[in-house]
Amino acid sequence: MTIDLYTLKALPTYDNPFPLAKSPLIQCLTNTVTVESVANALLYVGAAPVMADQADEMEVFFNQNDGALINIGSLSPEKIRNILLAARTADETDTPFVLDLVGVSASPLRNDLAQEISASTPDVIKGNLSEMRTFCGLGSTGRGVDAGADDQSEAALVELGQAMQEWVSDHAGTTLLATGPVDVVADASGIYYLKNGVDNLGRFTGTGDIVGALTTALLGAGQPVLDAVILAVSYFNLCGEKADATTRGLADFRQATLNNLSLLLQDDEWLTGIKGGQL
Ligand SMILES: Nc1ncnc2c1ncn2[C@@H]1O[C@H](COP(=O)(O)OP(=O)(O)O)[C@@H](O)[C@H]1O
Ligand SMILES: Cc1ncsc1CCOP(=O)(O)O
Ligand SMILES: [Mg+2]
Repeated sequence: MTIDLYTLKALPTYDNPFPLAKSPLIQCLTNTVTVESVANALLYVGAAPVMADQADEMEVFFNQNDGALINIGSLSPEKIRNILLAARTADETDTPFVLDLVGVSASPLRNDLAQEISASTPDVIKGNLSEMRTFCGLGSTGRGVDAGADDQSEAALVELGQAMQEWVSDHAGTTLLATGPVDVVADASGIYYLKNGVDNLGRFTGTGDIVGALTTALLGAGQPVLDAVILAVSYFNLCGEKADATTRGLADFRQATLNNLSLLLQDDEWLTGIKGGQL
């Protein structure tokens, strides 16, 4: 089986989700490395971030938020307790929420935590290709928070798509997203491969975290889950494609990618650039 564009069924055509139907308030329990990038990315696309992870404030923020992002990139015993409380609160209050599996390939503690959070039925669980392999019980070559090269081969992508589909068939209510040179999405309707983006998006920190944040923003604005995932990944990757064409050097590339977050959405034209399809 190959997964080139010619063997994939076309994606539906989407309406521009921007400007967001409301300015969704996104509560983030996220890592200390990319917290500022995540907050600004949300602002650039018209959402409102609030970084709030205290147990004592959980109820008050869940009474206000439109969606929650749980990113396990930096942990402490207290943070773990608060993350589990947030996941349970999201489940009990029917709040859209996204789990980002940062580092699960490197640390069994993180993988155990992710499995426990998954019992609270996140709308979306996302990670890079290696993290998603670990989460689904496949071997992985991930190192630290990065994906391994072997996990990006065509055979590995096909294997991962099947494992993700099996996982979602046992876990109604959760859609899975694995990001990388090719992104893999699985929900009850099938397996999707997305093909936008450029290599440099794997070379600055926070790109995966931003995709998690954008997905939460689109969910918070009322997009159906599968559409939110496909639109968030494709939009971010198109911002990167445009940046790559005009910059040299990773700091400039990062700046231009983030800058495009507030620019590309102004014209419906960006939707015509989405590449990918359903298997
Ligand atoms: N080599 C690549 N080619 C195209 N897009 C990429 C590439 N590497 C990463 N991306 C894109 O960058 C974003 C972050 O993905 P990834 O680097 O896998 O996440 P993480 O930062 O969590 O490791 C995703 O939207 C993904 O599609
Ligand atoms: C480097 C690092 N270490 C712990 S969290 C983090 C950021 C990970 O960001 P991303 O998953 O978007 O690469
Ligand atoms: Mg990541």
